[in-house]
This record gives sequence, structure tokens and C-alpha cells, in this order.
Amino acid sequence: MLGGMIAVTARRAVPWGLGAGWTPGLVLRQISSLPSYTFPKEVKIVEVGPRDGLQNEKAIVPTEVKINLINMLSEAGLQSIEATSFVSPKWVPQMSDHANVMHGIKRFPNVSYPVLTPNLTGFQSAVQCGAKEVAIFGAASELFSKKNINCSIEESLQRFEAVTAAAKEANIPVRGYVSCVLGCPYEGKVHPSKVAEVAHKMFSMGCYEISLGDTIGVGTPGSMRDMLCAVLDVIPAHAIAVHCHDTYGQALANILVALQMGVQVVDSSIAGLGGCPYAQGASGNVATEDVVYMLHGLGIHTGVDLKKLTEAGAYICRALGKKSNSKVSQAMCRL
Ligand SMILES: CC(C)(COP(=O)([O-])OP(=O)([O-])OC[C@H]1O[C@@H](n2cnc3c(N)ncnc32)[C@H](O)[C@@H]1OP(=O)([O-])[O-])[C@@H](O)C(=O)NCCC(=O)NCCSC(=O)C[C@@](C)(O)CC(=O)[O-]
Repeated sequence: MLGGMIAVTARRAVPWGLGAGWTPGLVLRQISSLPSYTFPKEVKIVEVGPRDGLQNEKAIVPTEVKINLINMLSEAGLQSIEATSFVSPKWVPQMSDHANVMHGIKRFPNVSYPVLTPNLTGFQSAVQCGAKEVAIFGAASELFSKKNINCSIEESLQRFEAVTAAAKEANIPVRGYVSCVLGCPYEGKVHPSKVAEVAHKMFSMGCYEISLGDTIGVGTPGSMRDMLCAVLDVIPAHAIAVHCHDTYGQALANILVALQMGVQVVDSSIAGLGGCPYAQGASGNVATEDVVYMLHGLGIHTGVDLKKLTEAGAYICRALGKKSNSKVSQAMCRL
């Protein structure tokens, strides 16, 4: 279980800009006036690379590569690895090998392997393949909902009711995604109150956690703060996760703000792979390696072995013939 907060006082080894004339007394006075931030002691990372990271790849990735990747991510100490999605193969062909992926992976104790299920059909197939956790995915934007899952927000919530009811019966935990929380590729600005409304409905129908997706990576620390303020009015912080794409290079800063506001669960993707096929132009998710590096630098426990994580990143990048989007991986390769 997650819990507890640590205080981090802003501090620096060399006083910037004070030059030769600085005095220790002046620095001490400055340090004591710097603000103190609280961060969680522990953060759970939900690794979405095998699903969100790969779903947008044009060439079909061999099932064996997906299975090897998931096994390496489990070895690296991640507690939750989104394995695949049970969506229509016509809509997302890359995920059509979901059954073979679920049957092929090694299931580590204490690791969850959630899968996306947009409707009851997907839920039933997922359960048949041994899924022990599922995720439903809605949006705070009407047009995105229509483009992504071919229905209005209201219709999607009705479908999700059917999934959460069946999941409750089968004792299967359900995670809920809300997409476009900081902007939509079709509608532009999305109001925080709309995000809070959809998030609250999904939480009320039984989702144990709501992951707030900046699907196209347009958010800033300011818009993240405003959106979270609205959502925190209706959902407790322990039931909120953030899911940031890094299109504008703001993802780590946005995550930092979320942590300061009490969020303890962060979604990320190995090597920064990813993107939604129905959100053109959006770049990959924030890289798991970069999130782990930042969290460990703050003294926050993740349970993740950064070296093993970078090996998993190198493996999938080799398999895809791509350079890693992770700054940390790039830096570690150079050292
Ligand atoms: C939701 C549907 C299925 C509606 O698609 P539809 O065409 O409206 O569905 P339908 O109910 O009319 O059925 C049409 C056909 O699909 C089949 N079907 C129906 N359901 C399923 C299913 N579950 N699995 C497999 N097949 C299914 C169904 O059996 C039928 O087959 P046919 O008779 O034509 O042969 C479709 O729109 C779809 O699959 N969309 C998925 C899109 C997707 O996966 N997007 C990416 C994930 S979301 C994301 O990336 C954002 C996120 C989560 O990461 C957070 C963020 O960053 O914001």
C-alpha cells in the first residue's frame, strides 16, 4: 500500500549568482526562507508501454517480442504492467494478438497485468484469457470519444456500467481512464469541470482508480494544477493517477505538480514509446526511465531497478529499430 508523505526543502550546494562576495549568513537566511514541499514516500508506476507504447506502431510487432518485453519489465520490479487491449482488431490491429500475449507472459507474484476493455465483449474475452484486472477508457471530450470508441460520452458510460457490474460479480478490479483531460485534438481546450464530472461518474460506478490522461501532451504545470483541483473536489487523491504524454516536453513538470498535490500513481511507458492512434500528432508517453530517475532523485521509493529498466528499453528499441525517447537512457548510454 502507498502512504505517507516526505518533506523536501529546496536546497542548493552552490549559491547561484552570489559570486565572491557571498557570506554564509546570507545563504542560510535564503535557504531557511525557501519553500518546503511534500511528496509521497512511495509512488506506484503503471507501465503502459506494452499497450499504449506499442498500439500506435505501424508494423506489427511480433507477439514474442511483446511477451519478452513484459517479462523484462516484470523483472525490473514494476508492480503494474498494462499488457494489451481487448479492442476491435479492425480498430487497433497491433493489439489483435491479445490472447497469445496473455497466455505467453510469465506472471510474477504481486505484479498486476491489466488490459483495456471498452465493452462487455472485450471484458468477457479478457477474462477468458486470464485477465485479473481490466481498464475501461472514456474521455472528457465528446469528439474524442466518438473517434476513439465510436460513441458519445453518455453511451460510453452506459457500456462501462455493464463492464463494472460484470467485473464486480467476477471480483475483478477495474481502472478507469479519462482521456483529453488537458486538451483534445478535435475540440481544443477541455474544461476541468467536465473532467471532474466524467472522472466522478467512473469512480462512482466502481473504478478503484481514475487515470487522468493528457492524451496529446499539451498540459502545463498550471493547467495540470487547475484540472487536479477540480478532480480532487470529487475523488480522493489516493484514487487518482496521472498519464502524461510528452509532446510539449512538460510531462515531468506536470507529474511533479501532481505529486505535490498528493497523487501517488504515475503512468509511463518504457523508452517513451506511445501514442493513441486516434490522437494524431501526439508524441509518446513520458518515459518510465525518466520518471523513475526523477522519483529516486526525490528519495521516493518505486521498487524499480533502473538498470534493468533501461535494458528493457534497449531491448524494445532494438526490436523496433528506434532510438529511445528516454533522456535518462540516452545519457546512460553515453556514460
Ligand atoms: C469500442 C469499439 C469496439 C466500438 O466499435 P464499433 O464498431 O462501434 O463496435 P460494435 O459494437 O458496433 O461492433 C463492431 C464489430 O466490432 C466487434 N467488437 C466490438 N467490441 C469488440 C471488442 N471489445 N473486441 C473485439 N471485437 C469487438 C464486434 O463483434 C463487431 O464485429 P463484426 O460483427 O463487425 O465482425 C471500437 O471503437 C474500438 O475497439 N476502439 C478501441 C480504440 C482504442 O483502442 N484506442 C486506443 C486506446 S485509448 C488510449 O490510447 C488513451 C489512453 C487510455 O491511453 C489514455 C490517454 O492517453 O488519454
